[in-house]
Amino acid sequence: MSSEANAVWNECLRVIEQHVPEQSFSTWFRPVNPVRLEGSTLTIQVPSQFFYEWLEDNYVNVLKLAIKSTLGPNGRLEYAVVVDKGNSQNQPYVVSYPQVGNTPLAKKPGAPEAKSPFDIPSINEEWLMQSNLNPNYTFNTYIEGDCNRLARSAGFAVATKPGITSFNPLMVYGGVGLGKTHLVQAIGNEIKNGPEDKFVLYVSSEKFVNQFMDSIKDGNVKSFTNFYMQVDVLIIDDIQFLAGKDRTQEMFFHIFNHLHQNKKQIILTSDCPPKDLKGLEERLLSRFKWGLTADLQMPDFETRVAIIRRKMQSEGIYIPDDVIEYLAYTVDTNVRELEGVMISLIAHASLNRVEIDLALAKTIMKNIVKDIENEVGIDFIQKTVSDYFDIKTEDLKAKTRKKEIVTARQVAMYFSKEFTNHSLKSIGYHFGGRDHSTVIHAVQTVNDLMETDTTFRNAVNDLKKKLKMRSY
Ligand SMILES: Nc1ncnc2c1ncn2[C@@H]1O[C@H](COP(=O)(O)OP(=O)(O)OP(=O)(O)O)[C@@H](O)[C@H]1O
Repeated sequence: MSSEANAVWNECLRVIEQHVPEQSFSTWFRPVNPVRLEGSTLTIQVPSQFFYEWLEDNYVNVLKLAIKSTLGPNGRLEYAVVVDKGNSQNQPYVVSYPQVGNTPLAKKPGAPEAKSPFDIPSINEEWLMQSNLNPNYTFNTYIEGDCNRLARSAGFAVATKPGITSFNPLMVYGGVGLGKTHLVQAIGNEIKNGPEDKFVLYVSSEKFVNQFMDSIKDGNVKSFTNFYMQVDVLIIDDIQFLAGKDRTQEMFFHIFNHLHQNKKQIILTSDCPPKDLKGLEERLLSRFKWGLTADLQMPDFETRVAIIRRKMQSEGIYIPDDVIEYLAYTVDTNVRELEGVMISLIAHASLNRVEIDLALAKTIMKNIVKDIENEVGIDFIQKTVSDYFDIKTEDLKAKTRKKEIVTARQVAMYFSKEFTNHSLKSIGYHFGGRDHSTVIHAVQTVNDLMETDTTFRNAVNDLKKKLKMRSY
């Protein structure tokens, strides 16, 4: 590896890091090795053909940005793909240097023509430089469920008639990673690609604050304000970040009034409802309530399944149904975490050239999901309880209704509820796909028996001690 290539790639990584979530950054950019620099062409080595395609499909714009800001407007990027000698997993890898652009790489069936990052159409250049909208965030890719129905349909109404519905401002709030950015950018993309020529601008509050601070430092606050007052659709993400920033809030107040009076659309996101936003001026908060406030919840199981299916379909990757269901049952925190697990699973399968199956999914989950790693897990509870009652662990998941097995199963469900963060649905799933109402019934029965049956109570307390001694 040349030290020049290394220095250029490190510079690129610094740019990329600012635009890509941490987990995706370490999954997709850390394994890349810079190979050589010839003129303004940097060659990077990637672990597989799939890896190359993934980078091209998902990170082409950010790669382009990184290369251009490091090597200038004539900068180019070429890939070298590590190939598997003899197609055997035990053989060492050898490196070949197919030049993207000169010798196109074979593509996966149905995949779009592979392109160098520098051949992309100018529309993408535009979103990076101007609207800041990610073209992948559309209504089409945003799965609908009970969790987001109101916000999604309000968003769609706004996208159809920006500025003239009563949903102005539209404020979308919800916990981390539940799809706020995706939804508001989908609105932005819909308007931008619509028949009218609207200037849509997406900006994070953080960026808005920094731009404002810079404009004060450089003495051009007027051009800052003029710029924002020209926008037709202003989308500001994570508005809670304005808390305590009094001067920025004052400036935003004027911009808000100007846009609203001129029937321009304002779209905001926040991590909590307006009433809970601390450190924001009352006059701003009251304006946020003028339009519509809609919340996003964690998608339910069926919606999570649909999100995974859509994501995998769009990547042209097949995952068996039992793996999809396992992921959807187990990751019930937020959609970003769900996507993180999917990405790790795909990357792992690709790097090690193995099929995606339930066993692989379980291994990946162990490394990622905190409560499985740090606390007593359902597997461990099942093993401990079945040993205690001297039955087979599989019986806990089986259909059998023998009394001693039913009791052991109920006790194991009771502890799964007490010791893990799994939802009732997820617990039911780990016990042979039972319903969440079965888990509620089990917990109730164990509580009742503990009150009336001393032997049973002693057994449960005994088991509790064993489980508490365990630390993963
Ligand atoms: N309903 C959905 N359908 C498809 N993808 C979704 C959905 N909800 C969320 N996602 C995906 O989950 C990921 C996280 O979403 P997003 O970044 O929009 O969340 P957020 O609420 O803005 O998070 P933060 O609070 O960190 O800003 C994105 O990749 C997004 O595409």
